[in-house]
Amino acid sequence: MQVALVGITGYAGMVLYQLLRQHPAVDEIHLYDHKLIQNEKLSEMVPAFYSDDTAVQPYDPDAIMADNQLVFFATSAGVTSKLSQPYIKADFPVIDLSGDLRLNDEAQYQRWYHKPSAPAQALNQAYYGLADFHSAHGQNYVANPGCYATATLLGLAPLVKLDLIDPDSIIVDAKSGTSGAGKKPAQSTHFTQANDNLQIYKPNQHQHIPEIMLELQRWNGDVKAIEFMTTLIPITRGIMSTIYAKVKPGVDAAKIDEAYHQIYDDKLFVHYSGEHLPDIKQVVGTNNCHIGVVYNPTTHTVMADSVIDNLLKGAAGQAVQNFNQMFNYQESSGLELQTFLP
Ligand SMILES: NC(=O)C1=CN([C@@H]2O[C@H](COP(=O)(O)OP(=O)(O)OC[C@H]3O[C@@H](n4cnc5c(N)ncnc54)[C@H](OP(=O)(O)O)[C@@H]3O)[C@@H](O)[C@H]2O)C=CC1
Ligand SMILES: CC(=O)N[C@@H](CCC(=O)OP(=O)(O)O)C(=O)O
Repeated sequence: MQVALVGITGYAGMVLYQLLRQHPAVDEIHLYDHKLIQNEKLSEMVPAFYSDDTAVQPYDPDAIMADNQLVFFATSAGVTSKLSQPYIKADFPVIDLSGDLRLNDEAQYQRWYHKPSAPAQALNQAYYGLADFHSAHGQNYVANPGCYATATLLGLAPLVKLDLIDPDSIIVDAKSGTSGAGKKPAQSTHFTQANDNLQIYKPNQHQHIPEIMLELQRWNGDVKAIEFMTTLIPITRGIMSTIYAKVKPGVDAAKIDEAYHQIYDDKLFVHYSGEHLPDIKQVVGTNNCHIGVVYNPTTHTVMADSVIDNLLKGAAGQAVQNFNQMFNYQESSGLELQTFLP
């Protein structure tokens, strides 16, 4: 299997390349970069790959489709909205890590991403690949979910799918490390500003709200809106999504526990730990999502704590899960990873 990767100079692209290099079904990885006019060595473009002289080639969709069986885009928002067309036209397999084709409406994309959208026909052809819940097998254009969206949806799924909570009561307090913001420095990610600090950002305006809503509504049409807040925390990798909701009458701790077991006991990458509340470090370096849940009978409130590594489960790891599903490879291929310790 030959695969193409666009975006090797970015955080998600680098991590994806590391995973693909270890994937048993991947024979060759061809790298493409939009700034090049001739080939350059990877070792010269990305110092972390100092001993890898793989050629990075200028971006060329015809060459990509001729020399590969699939292309991964680990590119900034606003890129695949412009570049997706030839692949969609040719039914050529794509896994897109950006948010450009996750929504199904042009106006929604423009509202939340503040950029021109991909054409409606492209949005409609794309498939939202929340890999632990549905298989990308048979799909050609997979829109890989956002990092916050993944942690939040996995945390909420049993409560929403099994109709255990008041659908108007969902509040999400999500926290992310700075690598979630990509490699381009910003005022909020400047060391002096991010270190020893917590910063709430994009209040009620985060671009993952609409993709979370789309999936929640596929699961349970009664969910009309959520409260969703994001905070930048001074760590490099990891997301914790802390979710609160009021339970429906008759729902208690035992029913909630049963629901999480029912949904997750057979899932390889999602680990439900009951009332043991996971921390971010236990998933960093892996493609796992760990979820702990506590119920407060005094306030009838359930709290779910869902943690992932934003660059793995929230990006490159889930992209490999989708890749494995598309080509019927083993679920764990390329994803046998170990937590960074200590
Ligand atoms: N970081 C994370 O935790 C997550 C990121 N994502 C999404 O994945 C994508 C990549 O994220 P991340 O790696 O963090 O971002 P980075 O900013 O670190 O990297 C972006 C990559 O896109 C490339 N790029 C920029 N413009 C173009 C263009 N016009 N044509 C081709 N390539 C281009 C950049 O190249 P150059 O070297 O020229 O800048 C770089 O390689 C984004 O859409 C992001 O939203 C999704 C989930 C989690
Ligand atoms: C810490 C931080 O800034 N995180 C980013 C998440 C980026 C991401 O995953 O966004 P896409 O939807 O474009 O893929 C953010 O909140 O915008």
